[in-house]
Amino acid sequence: MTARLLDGRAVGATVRAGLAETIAAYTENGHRPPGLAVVQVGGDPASSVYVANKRKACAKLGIESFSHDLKDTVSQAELDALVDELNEDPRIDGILVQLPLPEHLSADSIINRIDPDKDVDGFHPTNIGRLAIRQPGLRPCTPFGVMRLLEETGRDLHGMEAVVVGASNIVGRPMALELLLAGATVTVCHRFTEDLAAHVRRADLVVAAAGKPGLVRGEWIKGGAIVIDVGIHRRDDGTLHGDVDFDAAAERAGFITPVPGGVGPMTIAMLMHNTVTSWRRRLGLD
Ligand SMILES: Nc1nc(=O)c2c([nH]1)NC[C@@H]1CN(c3ccc(C(=O)N[C@@H](CCC(=O)O)C(=O)O)cc3)C=[N+]21
Repeated sequence: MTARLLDGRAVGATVRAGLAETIAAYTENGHRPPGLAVVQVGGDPASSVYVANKRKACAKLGIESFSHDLKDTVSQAELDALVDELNEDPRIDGILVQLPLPEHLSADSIINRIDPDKDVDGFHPTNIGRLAIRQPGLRPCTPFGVMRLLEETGRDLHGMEAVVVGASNIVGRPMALELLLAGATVTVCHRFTEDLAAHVRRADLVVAAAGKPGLVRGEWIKGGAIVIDVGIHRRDDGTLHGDVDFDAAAERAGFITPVPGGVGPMTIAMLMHNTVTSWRRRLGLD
Protein backbone atom coordinates (compact mmCIF):
# COMPACT_ATOMS: atom_id res chain seq x y z
CA MET A 1 0.00 0.00 0.00
CA THR A 2 1.31 3.43 -0.94
CA ALA A 3 -1.54 5.69 0.24
CA ARG A 4 -1.50 7.47 3.58
CA LEU A 5 -4.45 6.62 5.83
CA LEU A 6 -6.83 9.36 6.94
CA ASP A 7 -7.58 8.18 10.47
CA GLY A 8 -11.10 9.25 11.45
CA ARG A 9 -10.77 7.77 14.93
CA ALA A 10 -7.72 9.93 15.68
CA VAL A 11 -9.06 13.12 14.06
CA GLY A 12 -12.49 12.57 15.65
CA ALA A 13 -10.81 12.22 19.06
CA THR A 14 -8.98 15.53 18.50
CA VAL A 15 -12.25 17.26 17.58
CA ARG A 16 -13.98 15.81 20.64
CA ALA A 17 -11.13 16.79 22.97
CA GLY A 18 -11.44 20.41 21.78
CA LEU A 19 -15.19 20.33 22.38
CA ALA A 20 -14.73 18.85 25.88
CA GLU A 21 -12.42 21.77 26.75
CA THR A 22 -14.91 24.34 25.48
CA ILE A 23 -17.75 22.72 27.40
CA ALA A 24 -15.70 22.51 30.61
CA ALA A 25 -14.61 26.15 30.35
CA TYR A 26 -18.19 27.44 30.11
CA THR A 27 -19.88 25.03 32.53
CA GLU A 28 -17.26 25.84 35.19
CA ASN A 29 -18.47 29.43 34.85
CA GLY A 30 -21.98 28.31 35.77
CA HIS A 31 -23.55 27.80 32.33
CA ARG A 32 -25.82 24.82 31.80
CA PRO A 33 -24.32 21.96 29.75
CA PRO A 34 -25.23 21.41 26.09
CA GLY A 35 -28.24 19.12 25.60
CA LEU A 36 -28.87 16.68 22.75
CA ALA A 37 -32.21 14.88 22.27
CA VAL A 38 -31.95 11.55 20.46
CA VAL A 39 -35.22 10.13 19.17
CA GLN A 40 -35.35 6.54 18.04
CA VAL A 41 -38.44 4.86 16.62
CA GLY A 42 -38.54 1.08 16.89
CA GLY A 43 -35.72 -1.20 17.91
CA ASP A 44 -33.70 -1.79 14.72
CA PRO A 45 -30.50 -3.36 16.15
CA ALA A 46 -28.08 -1.50 13.82
CA SER A 47 -29.74 1.82 14.73
CA SER A 48 -29.57 0.97 18.42
CA VAL A 49 -25.79 0.54 18.16
CA TYR A 50 -25.37 3.99 16.54
CA VAL A 51 -27.68 5.59 19.07
CA ALA A 52 -25.83 3.96 21.97
CA ASN A 53 -22.51 5.20 20.54
CA LYS A 54 -23.89 8.73 20.28
CA ARG A 55 -25.05 8.63 23.90
CA LYS A 56 -21.63 7.42 25.07
CA ALA A 57 -19.86 10.11 23.04
CA CYS A 58 -22.12 12.75 24.63
CA ALA A 59 -21.52 11.59 28.19
CA LYS A 60 -17.72 11.68 27.76
CA LEU A 61 -17.81 15.29 26.59
CA GLY A 62 -20.20 16.67 29.17
CA ILE A 63 -23.18 16.89 26.79
CA GLU A 64 -26.43 15.91 28.47
CA SER A 65 -28.39 13.47 26.32
CA PHE A 66 -32.15 13.03 26.42
CA SER A 67 -33.28 9.72 24.97
CA HIS A 68 -36.72 9.14 23.52
CA ASP A 69 -37.31 5.53 22.51
CA LEU A 70 -40.64 5.23 20.77
CA LYS A 71 -42.49 2.08 19.73
CA ASP A 72 -42.56 1.44 15.99
CA THR A 73 -46.35 1.87 16.15
CA VAL A 74 -46.04 5.55 17.12
CA SER A 75 -48.23 7.83 14.96
CA GLN A 76 -47.03 10.80 12.91
CA ALA A 77 -49.08 13.08 15.19
CA GLU A 78 -47.36 11.72 18.31
CA LEU A 79 -43.91 12.10 16.77
CA ASP A 80 -44.79 15.62 15.61
CA ALA A 81 -45.92 16.49 19.14
CA LEU A 82 -42.63 15.23 20.60
CA VAL A 83 -40.61 17.34 18.13
CA ASP A 84 -42.72 20.40 19.01
CA GLU A 85 -41.98 19.82 22.70
CA LEU A 86 -38.23 19.41 22.07
CA ASN A 87 -38.19 22.55 19.91
CA GLU A 88 -39.53 24.50 22.91
CA ASP A 89 -37.40 22.82 25.62
CA PRO A 90 -34.73 25.31 26.80
CA ARG A 91 -32.38 22.52 27.98
CA ILE A 92 -32.10 21.14 24.46
CA ASP A 93 -29.73 22.50 21.83
CA GLY A 94 -29.86 19.65 19.34
CA ILE A 95 -32.55 17.25 18.11
CA LEU A 96 -31.65 14.10 16.23
CA VAL A 97 -34.35 11.79 14.89
CA GLN A 98 -32.59 8.58 13.92
CA LEU A 99 -33.25 7.60 10.29
CA PRO A 100 -34.59 5.59 8.56
CA LEU A 101 -38.06 5.79 10.05
CA PRO A 102 -40.69 3.02 9.73
CA GLU A 103 -42.73 3.12 6.48
CA HIS A 104 -45.83 4.77 7.95
CA LEU A 105 -43.87 7.86 9.09
CA SER A 106 -42.60 10.67 6.88
CA ALA A 107 -38.95 11.59 7.41
CA ASP A 108 -39.39 14.72 5.28
CA SER A 109 -42.18 16.11 7.43
CA ILE A 110 -40.22 15.43 10.65
CA ILE A 111 -37.06 17.04 9.26
CA ASN A 112 -39.12 20.07 8.23
CA ARG A 113 -40.63 20.31 11.71
CA ILE A 114 -37.35 20.48 13.66
CA ASP A 115 -36.27 24.04 14.54
CA PRO A 116 -33.46 24.70 12.01
CA ASP A 117 -31.35 26.12 14.86
CA LYS A 118 -31.64 22.77 16.72
CA ASP A 119 -31.17 20.67 13.57
CA VAL A 120 -27.77 19.21 14.49
CA ASP A 121 -28.00 16.72 11.59
CA GLY A 122 -28.10 19.70 9.23
CA PHE A 123 -30.88 18.06 7.20
CA HIS A 124 -33.50 20.85 7.36
CA PRO A 125 -34.10 22.68 4.05
CA THR A 126 -33.05 25.93 5.76
CA ASN A 127 -29.64 24.48 6.63
CA ILE A 128 -29.13 22.92 3.18
CA GLY A 129 -30.16 26.24 1.65
CA ARG A 130 -27.73 28.14 3.86
CA LEU A 131 -24.92 25.86 2.73
CA ALA A 132 -25.96 26.29 -0.91
CA ILE A 133 -25.79 30.11 -0.76
CA ARG A 134 -22.50 30.28 1.19
CA GLN A 135 -24.04 31.14 4.54
CA PRO A 136 -23.47 27.81 6.30
CA GLY A 137 -25.45 27.24 9.48
CA LEU A 138 -25.59 23.78 11.03
CA ARG A 139 -23.85 21.59 8.44
CA PRO A 140 -24.69 17.94 7.63
CA CYS A 141 -22.39 15.86 9.84
CA THR A 142 -20.93 13.39 7.35
CA PRO A 143 -19.88 15.93 4.69
CA PHE A 144 -18.71 18.29 7.45
CA GLY A 145 -16.59 15.47 8.89
CA VAL A 146 -15.16 14.74 5.43
CA MET A 147 -14.12 18.41 5.12
CA ARG A 148 -12.36 18.15 8.50
CA LEU A 149 -10.55 14.98 7.34
CA LEU A 150 -9.51 16.69 4.10
CA GLU A 151 -7.72 19.36 6.17
CA GLU A 152 -5.39 16.58 7.33
CA THR A 153 -4.11 16.11 3.78
CA GLY A 154 -2.70 19.64 3.74
CA ARG A 155 -3.83 19.94 0.11
CA ASP A 156 -5.47 23.05 -1.33
CA LEU A 157 -8.96 22.19 -2.59
CA HIS A 158 -9.25 25.28 -4.83
CA GLY A 159 -9.59 24.16 -8.43
CA MET A 160 -9.32 20.50 -7.52
CA GLU A 161 -11.33 18.05 -9.68
CA ALA A 162 -13.69 16.47 -7.15
CA VAL A 163 -16.07 13.64 -8.03
CA VAL A 164 -18.87 12.76 -5.61
CA VAL A 165 -20.38 9.33 -6.29
CA GLY A 166 -23.95 9.31 -4.95
CA ALA A 167 -26.54 12.08 -4.77
CA SER A 168 -28.46 11.40 -1.55
CA ASN A 169 -29.96 14.20 0.53
CA ILE A 170 -27.85 13.32 3.56
CA VAL A 171 -24.42 12.79 1.97
CA GLY A 172 -23.94 13.26 -1.79
CA ARG A 173 -25.79 16.54 -2.28
CA PRO A 174 -24.46 18.39 0.79
CA MET A 175 -20.99 16.94 0.08
CA ALA A 176 -21.06 18.56 -3.35
CA LEU A 177 -22.13 21.88 -1.76
CA GLU A 178 -19.30 21.71 0.80
CA LEU A 179 -16.72 21.03 -1.91
CA LEU A 180 -18.12 23.82 -4.08
CA LEU A 181 -17.89 26.19 -1.07
CA ALA A 182 -14.26 25.10 -0.67
CA GLY A 183 -13.47 26.01 -4.29
CA ALA A 184 -13.30 22.58 -5.92
CA THR A 185 -14.66 21.84 -9.40
CA VAL A 186 -17.39 19.39 -8.50
CA THR A 187 -19.02 16.57 -10.49
CA VAL A 188 -21.84 14.55 -8.94
CA CYS A 189 -22.32 11.02 -10.31
CA HIS A 190 -25.48 9.01 -9.65
CA ARG A 191 -27.51 6.07 -10.90
CA PHE A 192 -28.06 7.65 -14.33
CA THR A 193 -24.40 8.55 -14.88
CA GLU A 194 -23.26 6.93 -18.14
CA ASP A 195 -19.58 6.28 -17.56
CA LEU A 196 -18.72 6.35 -13.86
CA ALA A 197 -15.21 4.99 -14.49
CA ALA A 198 -14.37 7.88 -16.84
CA HIS A 199 -15.40 10.47 -14.21
CA VAL A 200 -13.50 8.78 -11.39
CA ARG A 201 -10.35 8.38 -13.50
CA ARG A 202 -9.91 12.14 -13.83
CA ALA A 203 -10.66 12.95 -10.18
CA ASP A 204 -8.08 14.39 -7.78
CA LEU A 205 -10.62 13.71 -5.03
CA VAL A 206 -13.24 10.96 -4.99
CA VAL A 207 -15.97 10.79 -2.36
CA ALA A 208 -17.78 7.46 -2.62
CA ALA A 209 -21.25 7.66 -1.08
CA ALA A 210 -23.43 5.44 -3.25
CA GLY A 211 -24.20 2.69 -0.74
CA LYS A 212 -22.98 -0.02 -3.13
CA PRO A 213 -20.18 -2.25 -1.82
CA GLY A 214 -17.03 -2.16 -3.95
CA LEU A 215 -18.62 0.09 -6.61
CA VAL A 216 -15.47 2.18 -7.08
CA ARG A 217 -12.72 -0.01 -8.54
CA GLY A 218 -9.11 0.47 -7.53
CA GLU A 219 -7.85 0.67 -11.11
CA TRP A 220 -10.01 3.77 -11.71
CA ILE A 221 -8.12 5.81 -9.10
CA LYS A 222 -5.76 8.46 -10.47
CA GLY A 223 -2.24 8.28 -9.02
CA GLY A 224 -1.97 10.37 -5.84
CA ALA A 225 -5.72 11.10 -5.62
CA ILE A 226 -7.56 11.51 -2.31
CA VAL A 227 -10.14 8.74 -1.77
CA ILE A 228 -12.90 9.19 0.82
CA ASP A 229 -15.17 6.20 1.43
CA VAL A 230 -18.52 6.93 3.06
CA GLY A 231 -20.00 3.45 2.46
CA ILE A 232 -20.46 0.94 5.29
CA HIS A 233 -21.51 -2.62 4.50
CA ARG A 234 -21.35 -5.59 6.82
CA ARG A 235 -20.49 -8.91 5.19
CA ASP A 236 -21.81 -12.23 6.48
CA ASP A 237 -18.47 -12.83 8.25
CA GLY A 238 -19.05 -9.64 10.25
CA THR A 239 -16.33 -7.54 8.56
CA LEU A 240 -17.12 -3.99 7.41
CA HIS A 241 -16.41 -2.73 3.88
CA GLY A 242 -16.99 0.48 1.99
CA ASP A 243 -18.01 1.53 -1.51
CA VAL A 244 -14.37 1.46 -2.63
CA ASP A 245 -12.28 -1.60 -3.47
CA PHE A 246 -9.85 -0.57 -0.70
CA ASP A 247 -6.76 -2.74 -1.32
CA ALA A 248 -6.45 -1.89 -5.02
CA ALA A 249 -7.34 1.80 -4.47
CA ALA A 250 -4.71 2.14 -1.72
CA GLU A 251 -2.02 1.06 -4.24
CA ARG A 252 -2.68 4.19 -6.29
CA ALA A 253 -4.19 6.83 -3.99
CA GLY A 254 -2.21 9.51 -2.15
CA PHE A 255 -4.62 9.43 0.80
CA ILE A 256 -7.47 7.07 1.63
CA THR A 257 -9.98 6.57 4.45
CA PRO A 258 -10.35 3.09 5.95
CA VAL A 259 -13.72 1.44 6.71
CA PRO A 260 -14.23 1.20 9.62
CA GLY A 261 -12.26 4.00 11.29
CA GLY A 262 -12.60 6.66 8.58
CA VAL A 263 -15.69 8.76 7.95
CA GLY A 264 -17.96 7.01 10.52
CA PRO A 265 -16.24 8.32 13.66
CA MET A 266 -16.05 11.80 12.08
CA THR A 267 -19.84 11.83 11.61
CA ILE A 268 -20.32 11.38 15.35
CA ALA A 269 -17.64 13.96 16.21
CA MET A 270 -19.32 16.56 13.98
CA LEU A 271 -22.72 15.82 15.52
CA MET A 272 -21.15 16.77 18.87
CA HIS A 273 -19.56 19.80 17.21
CA ASN A 274 -22.93 20.96 15.88
CA THR A 275 -24.52 20.46 19.30
CA VAL A 276 -21.84 22.63 20.91
CA THR A 277 -22.20 25.28 18.17
CA SER A 278 -25.96 25.41 18.74
CA TRP A 279 -25.47 25.62 22.52
CA ARG A 280 -22.97 28.48 22.23
CA ARG A 281 -25.30 30.42 19.96
CA ARG A 282 -28.28 29.82 22.20
CA LEU A 283 -26.38 31.00 25.31
CA GLY A 284 -24.82 33.91 23.42
CA LEU A 285 -21.30 32.62 24.07
CA ASP A 286 -19.78 33.58 20.69
N1 LIG B 1 -30.66 11.29 11.95
C1 LIG B 1 -29.61 10.52 11.66
N2 LIG B 1 -28.36 11.02 11.69
C2 LIG B 1 -27.27 10.24 11.40
O1 LIG B 1 -26.13 10.74 11.45
C3 LIG B 1 -27.48 8.87 11.09
C4 LIG B 1 -28.80 8.39 11.06
N3 LIG B 1 -29.84 9.23 11.33
N4 LIG B 1 -29.06 7.10 10.76
C5 LIG B 1 -27.99 6.14 10.56
C6 LIG B 1 -26.77 6.81 10.00
C7 LIG B 1 -25.49 6.02 10.11
N5 LIG B 1 -24.59 6.81 10.93
C8 LIG B 1 -23.34 6.37 11.35
C9 LIG B 1 -22.55 7.09 12.22
C10 LIG B 1 -21.34 6.60 12.66
C11 LIG B 1 -20.87 5.39 12.24
C12 LIG B 1 -19.59 4.85 12.76
O2 LIG B 1 -18.98 5.40 13.65
N6 LIG B 1 -19.09 3.74 12.18
C13 LIG B 1 -17.88 3.06 12.62
C14 LIG B 1 -18.11 1.57 12.70
C15 LIG B 1 -19.26 1.17 13.57
C16 LIG B 1 -19.43 -0.34 13.58
O3 LIG B 1 -18.48 -1.05 13.95
O4 LIG B 1 -20.53 -0.79 13.21
C17 LIG B 1 -16.76 3.29 11.64
O5 LIG B 1 -17.04 3.57 10.47
O6 LIG B 1 -15.61 3.17 12.04
C18 LIG B 1 -21.63 4.68 11.35
C19 LIG B 1 -22.83 5.16 10.90
C20 LIG B 1 -25.22 7.95 11.30
N7 LIG B 1 -26.45 8.00 10.79
